[in-house]
Amino acid sequence: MDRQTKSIVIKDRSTGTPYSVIVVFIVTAIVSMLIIWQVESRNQDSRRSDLALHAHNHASLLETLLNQSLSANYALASLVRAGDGEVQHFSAIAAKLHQHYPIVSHFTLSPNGIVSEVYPLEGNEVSLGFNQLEDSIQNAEALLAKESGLMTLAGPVALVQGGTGVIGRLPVFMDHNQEERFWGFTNVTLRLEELLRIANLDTLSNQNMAYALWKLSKDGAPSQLISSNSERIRSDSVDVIINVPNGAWLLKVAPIHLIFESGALALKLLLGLFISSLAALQTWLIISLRHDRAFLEDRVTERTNEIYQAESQLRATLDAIPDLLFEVDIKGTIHLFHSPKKELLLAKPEDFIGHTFDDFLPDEARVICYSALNEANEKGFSSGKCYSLEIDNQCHWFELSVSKKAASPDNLPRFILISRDITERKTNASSIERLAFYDPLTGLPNRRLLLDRLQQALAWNERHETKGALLFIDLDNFKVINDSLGHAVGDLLLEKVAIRLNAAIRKVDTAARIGGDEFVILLSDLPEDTHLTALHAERVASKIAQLLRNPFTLLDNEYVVTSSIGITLFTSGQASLDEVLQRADLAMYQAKNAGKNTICFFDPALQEQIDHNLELSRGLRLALDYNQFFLEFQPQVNREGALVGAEALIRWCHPELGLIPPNRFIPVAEETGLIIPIGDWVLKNACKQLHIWKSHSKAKHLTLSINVSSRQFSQSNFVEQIKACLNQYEIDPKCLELELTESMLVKDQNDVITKMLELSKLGIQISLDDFGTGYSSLTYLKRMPIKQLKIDQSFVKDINMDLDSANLCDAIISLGHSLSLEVIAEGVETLDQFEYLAQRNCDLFQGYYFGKPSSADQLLKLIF
Ligand SMILES: Nc1nc2c(ncn2[C@@H]2O[C@@H]3COP(=O)(O)O[C@H]4[C@@H](O)[C@H](n5cnc6c(=O)[nH]c(N)nc65)O[C@@H]4COP(=O)(O)O[C@H]3[C@H]2O)c(=O)[nH]1
Repeated sequence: MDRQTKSIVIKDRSTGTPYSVIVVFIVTAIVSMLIIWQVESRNQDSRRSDLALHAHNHASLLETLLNQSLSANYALASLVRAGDGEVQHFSAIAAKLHQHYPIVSHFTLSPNGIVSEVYPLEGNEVSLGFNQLEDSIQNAEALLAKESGLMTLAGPVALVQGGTGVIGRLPVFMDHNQEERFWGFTNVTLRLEELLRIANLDTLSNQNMAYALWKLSKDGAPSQLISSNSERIRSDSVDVIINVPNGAWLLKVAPIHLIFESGALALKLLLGLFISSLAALQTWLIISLRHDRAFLEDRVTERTNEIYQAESQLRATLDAIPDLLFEVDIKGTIHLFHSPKKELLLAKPEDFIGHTFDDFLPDEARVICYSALNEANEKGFSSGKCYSLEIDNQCHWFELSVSKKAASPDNLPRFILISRDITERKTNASSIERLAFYDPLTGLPNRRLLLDRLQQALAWNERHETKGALLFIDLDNFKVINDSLGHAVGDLLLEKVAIRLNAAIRKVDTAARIGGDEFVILLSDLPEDTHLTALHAERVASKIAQLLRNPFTLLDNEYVVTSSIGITLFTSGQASLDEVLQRADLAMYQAKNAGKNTICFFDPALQEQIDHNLELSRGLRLALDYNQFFLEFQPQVNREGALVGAEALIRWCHPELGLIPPNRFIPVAEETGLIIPIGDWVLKNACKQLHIWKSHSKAKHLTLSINVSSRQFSQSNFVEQIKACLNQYEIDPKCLELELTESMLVKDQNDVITKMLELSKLGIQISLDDFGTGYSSLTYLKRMPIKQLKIDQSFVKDINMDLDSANLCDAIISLGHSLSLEVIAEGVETLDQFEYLAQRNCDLFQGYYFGKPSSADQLLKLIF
């Protein structure tokens, strides 16, 4: 049958079994009964003929005994006739007769029916004179004999001399004048007991036979029971008529009804039933066995089919697996093999079986295969081990998966080894790796790989107590070349730079491109001595600078490229990866600041500042939560010296570092974004202060200006925040001034102007802080709703010494006034400065001359 189409037909053989068993039981029971019946019939017949034989034998014996014994009457009758009625010497003759008839009890002569002679006399004396014709018991049979003239058997009767006997009575007739005249009787008497004894009737009992000896009446009916060995004779008796003189006896012989006979029949019936049951059982067993056999056949078919299915499934699965599959033992001997890709084989498939890896694989691959086998032998499974093979001049990569097969303890362990061709994956992985870790333009490691190598270098330093150096290289005039000659040429230059960098370093070092024209060289495994390390790093940097200075030929022209190189040395545990990179970067900027084409080592002072900033940023995060900020207020006065307002200046009281000036922490807050919550805090506290002043009649006119950082101002909801604060503290918007710096106005002017217009609509005043230090432009001054210009204190400081500063202050005041803006000078420390500015019509003044930043209470003392 076809494997695919093979199906199982399992017949239902469960029905029919009980019927067959019942039929077999019934048929067997019937046959058994018939056999028993037949056997019983035969037994019956045989017993019956046996009975008949016994009955006839005993009847015949009785008849013979009687006839023979009673025939003695004829002898006696002859004697009577011969003696003409007289018998001489009767006793002697009778004695002689007795010898011939030993079973006769006694002989009697009864002339006219009266006993006159008896032999033997002894014991029978009493019978003498007994009249047979007149005895009421015997007279009927005596008369019968007389009248019939035939010998007649009388009895059994009770004899007068005692006991029971039968009497053969022969009537004797004498010729008298030619006339027959009755003389009397000759009698032969037999003791019944003796007769029966000799007739052996008792032996029937031994034959399990019952008998009954009856005397029959004239009409043939039993009239007197003579003898019997059983109370009841069965109706199926064998009856034999015994002809006795002038009468008949009947001998009935029947089997004695024995219990065991019916028991035997019942036993036979039971045996029949038992045999029937056995036959039925056998039938059931045969049917069951057949059924079981058929069931087993079905199961075998079913299992075979399943095995076929599983096998074809396995075969299809194996065919679908594009891998090489081997079954091998621990010695590498190949026992089974499967491969849909014949092109990946190092030998013909048939050559694999029975051979080991040693016969096909090169050393390296073989070692890996055995190591995978050993691993699988120990752990049950091995995966991920890879090896490569040269097939048709191409390098192919294979990955091994090995699993240990369950085996009996006597056998060597076997393994399923799958070898997967991962060449494509390897190629893809390496291109992905290239993309992920290498700069596509120059082929140099990118920033990620550099950091990885730096990490390894730090670890190496820690283990081997060595040092490393990082060189940050920036091409000084790359931008000019790129912009003037185009990006393609710029790219070409970068590629050539990369080649020269690689040429300048050892194999253990790394040259990376981390962006634009920025390259980094990682020098690892340098001596522990800092001086020597610095010397080596400086030498490499000089070599690189020199190599780069050699002209590059780009578009047939030669270009000289200079570079700024920053160097930092590192050991393990001192700094993080980013920090090391940052230090080299800083050093590079130092080199740039030093006039380019220079090599600079990282300045620890710079780093200290960075570290300090870092610490400040950590502290700033906690400062708000721990309420470490407070505001001071610096007075602002008019030309008359009257207090018109104040500038709110934030103060940070650090628990360990003490009072930290805003110039130190505000830039850090701006850089970290913390300026937003801090600015919010300042706004709220300034508004709170204005709210307090509102209740003082002499202070309610005071304005309060606050510094707003660029980041704070560029928040999309900045205006809403101001509005909410005004509402919350119910203050006059005119009293609140926002100080913005010039630099804030340059970026995203539309957004700045929109916000400024919204704020001025609210009534908020805007002041331009540090005016004169930035890119002041008349255009935006005109377009923006600014109320005030604040002259930067650096100009005020030198106003009396430096003409330029004085001129600048003059110009700012004139400009402000020409634009109808209020002008305020900050940093006024002396009377001369105040007078100069006042003469120039500066409107307001702020500076130590009028008061240093102080608490709100201190400030109000200036009024009261
Ligand atoms: N030598 C001298 N200095 C004078 C004189 N008069 C005023 N000053 C100082 O000049 C600075 C004026 O503030 P700024 O220009 O806005 O410059 C501020 C401002 O840019 C920033 N700042 C202060 N508070 C805040 C604030 O709440 N928010 C923001 N964003 N920045 C603030 O920190 C800067 C420095 O603030 P401060 O250290 O408080 O220094 C204040 C003030 O104490 C004087 O006669 N002589």
